[in-house]
Amino acid sequence: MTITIDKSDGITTIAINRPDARNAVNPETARLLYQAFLDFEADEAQRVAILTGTGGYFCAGFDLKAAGAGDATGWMAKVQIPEGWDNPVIHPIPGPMGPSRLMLSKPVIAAIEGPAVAGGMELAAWCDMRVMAQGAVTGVFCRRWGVPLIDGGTIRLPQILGQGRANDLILTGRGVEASEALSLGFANRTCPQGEALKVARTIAADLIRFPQTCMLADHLSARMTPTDLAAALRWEWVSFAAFAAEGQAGAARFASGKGRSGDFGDI
Ligand SMILES: CC(C)(COP(=O)([O-])OP(=O)(O)OC[C@H]1O[C@@H](n2cnc3c(N)ncnc32)[C@H](O)[C@@H]1OP(=O)(O)O)[C@@H](O)C(=O)NCCC(=O)NCCSC(=O)C[C@@H](O)C[N+](C)(C)C
Repeated sequence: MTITIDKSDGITTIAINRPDARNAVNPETARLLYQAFLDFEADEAQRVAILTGTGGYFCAGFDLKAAGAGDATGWMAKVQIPEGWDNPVIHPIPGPMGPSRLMLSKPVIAAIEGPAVAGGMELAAWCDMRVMAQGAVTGVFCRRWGVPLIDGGTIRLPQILGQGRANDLILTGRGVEASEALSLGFANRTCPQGEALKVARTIAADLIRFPQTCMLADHLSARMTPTDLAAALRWEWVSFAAFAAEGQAGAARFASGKGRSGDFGDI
């Protein structure tokens, strides 16, 4: 299985399990993650979820090798606006990274070791809180491949960081380590390397001790920002459909091993 699921003491821990690919998410993994979070939402015995990755990596984003495989007939070149988009509260299909279009009622905490980049950063931003271990890095690394953020990053990063800080990260695609992520407000907690899951579990256990109805109601209210999330998510997708060919070419470049050193001059 490309994900693992553990349920104990009301805490569901869902881990992406493709360490050889730095836990990049391929379409099958996206489906499994989406279903795992739907199951978590439906299971009344489960109160808090933790999203993490195995092997000391959170997630390297979308699987660029899967995306770049073949030619212009690859996954990204076939992007279309899904039917039923007008009501994305619980979208009928997974986002490319899995659960990014789900609005869960219960809290989700990201436990981040190693890279949480590109779509991995978007998954972390989808979570309600983020614990980053020393040595973890986040950033919009997909900038270099011409692959846009379409798992909520363009909406959630400004919400979490503020527009100016989000602009810096979205435009430059630079890497941000745990201590800077804490000062920017992306990380809620930092911890020594190897302890992100332990810290996330401690937070989760604390949340479970509270009366749940009130906590969940406040959690819901806190997400009611003036932003029209539905419109913003739709715009992300429309934009991606327009620029998918560039991302397809970038993914092929990644898969071929070119451009990893930071020289993007031939794009
Ligand atoms: C994560 C990373 C910093 C880790 O560095 P490392 O030095 O620890 O590891 P590595 O040697 O670079 O990679 C180890 C293995 O992991 C693979 N790998 C790493 N990232 C991958 C990826 N995203 N897809 C497929 N394989 C990936 C590498 O190809 C390699 O495979 P190999 O051993 O067979 O050569 C480095 O691998 C890296 O920069 N990876 C690329 C990250 C990146 O730019 N991701 C962008 C994905 S696009 C995206 O996620 C945006 C999203 O919204 C997209 N979409 C719209 C389609 C949903």
